Amino acid sequence: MSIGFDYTNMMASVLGPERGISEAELEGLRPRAEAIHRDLLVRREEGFLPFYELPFDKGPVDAVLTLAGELCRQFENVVVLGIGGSALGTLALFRALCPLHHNFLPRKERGGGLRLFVLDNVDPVGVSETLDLLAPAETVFLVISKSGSTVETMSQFSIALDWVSRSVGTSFRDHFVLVTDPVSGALRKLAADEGYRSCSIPEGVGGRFSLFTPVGLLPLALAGVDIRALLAGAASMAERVTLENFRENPAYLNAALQYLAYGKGLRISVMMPYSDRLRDLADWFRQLWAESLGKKVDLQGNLVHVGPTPVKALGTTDQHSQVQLYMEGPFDKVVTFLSPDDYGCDLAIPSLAGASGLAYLEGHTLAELIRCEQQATAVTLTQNGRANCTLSLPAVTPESVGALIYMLEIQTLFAGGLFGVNPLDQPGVEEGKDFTYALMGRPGYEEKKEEFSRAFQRQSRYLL
Ligand SMILES: O=P(O)(O)OC[C@H]1O[C@](O)(CO)[C@@H](O)[C@@H]1O
Repeated sequence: MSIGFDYTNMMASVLGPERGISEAELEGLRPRAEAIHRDLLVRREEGFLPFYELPFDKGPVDAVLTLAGELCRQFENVVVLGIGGSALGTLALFRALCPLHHNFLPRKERGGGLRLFVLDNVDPVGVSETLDLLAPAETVFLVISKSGSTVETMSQFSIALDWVSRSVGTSFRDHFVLVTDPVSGALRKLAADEGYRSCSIPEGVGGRFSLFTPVGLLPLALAGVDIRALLAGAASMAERVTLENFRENPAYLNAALQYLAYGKGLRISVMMPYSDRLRDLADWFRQLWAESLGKKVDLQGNLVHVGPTPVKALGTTDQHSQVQLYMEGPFDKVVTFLSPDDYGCDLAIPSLAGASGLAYLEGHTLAELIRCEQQATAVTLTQNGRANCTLSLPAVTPESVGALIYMLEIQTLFAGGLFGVNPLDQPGVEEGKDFTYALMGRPGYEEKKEEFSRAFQRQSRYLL
């Protein structure tokens, strides 16, 4: 499944030397690129980067499909309880691969799949409104957490347990599947002690790299997505993204371009799908890029405060919102368009009787219009000296999005090497979590609570 990558409008020959990237700059990265490649190979062989192998691991897929078959026979609705990497991939692919009205279709027209809901926030309105839509007896919850302790997910789990138990009584456990670490964490212990059904997230696969594990595969299979095709798409990309020559490897090359652009002050990385179906992929990528590359210290422990800021935009919608800034504002962005060659359906634009000056639209289609708008935006950005590139998919299918996701994961890993940071941790997120635990009264966090009070007082001096 070939993903196209047009990076012409990133290059100095088009943009000029100040913000464009020259051949010499790219070639100058070659020794580092080769060293990073060799390091990745070694770590992969030693088993430290298991997500590389996920598209080829048939065992977990068979287990997921068996469990999905069982659950589909028992339930009508599936609710994912999870956040970050435990939710964003599912949301992105549900939007990409199921019709917008999936949850409103009769079961047969959903290919036998369940209605799918994802609760990734703890806003009481969102949680209660979702539960109000559902009948407990017909609903299964997937509690997805690699750590098994994320406060948002655990709170949702408690609420859902109570909600289901009050309705179905002692059989409440049948309504939950716990997706978590194979050995450690509170959820794994609960699965063992209380006999909940469970699935494992392979060791060494962090949340934001876990879409091809039961984290994404189980909910998507339950919704009726062809997960074998998704993995086949990822597998088809695997050879390209492991080529040592970084000029032939789209993942390495895009990481290199983004890295060099960052060095020229283009520190904001906009992902702009021209496709409603691909719109939430930019949310998934935002976490991947932000948590992996946004770091205070490099691998040697030097203070670096590095990382491109990922931004989401949608074509054509954001042409009438953010694009003014992209065209005329600071020179600090790279725009990556996601563009399907084939939208899978089209609508002809009929004549608008009585409207003057609109006759030119007649005989054209919406697919033509959205394609023209993407090209027009790319050309105008370039004329204004703004870096942009396009990742194109033949069509939005399980195979093509599987390939794209795998490419972006490897791109992120390689970019970690270029930025000199560990792309697999997220220490900055933990600091805020500690204050939340302290405020919610978790034992052992008493000192943190005092620290919070002092800081909060200092920070609340200007109150209107
Ligand atoms: O799967 P878990 O452990 O609940 O974590 C959820 C999310 O929280 C983080 O650990 C921090 O935000 C993410 O990296 C992760 O995807």
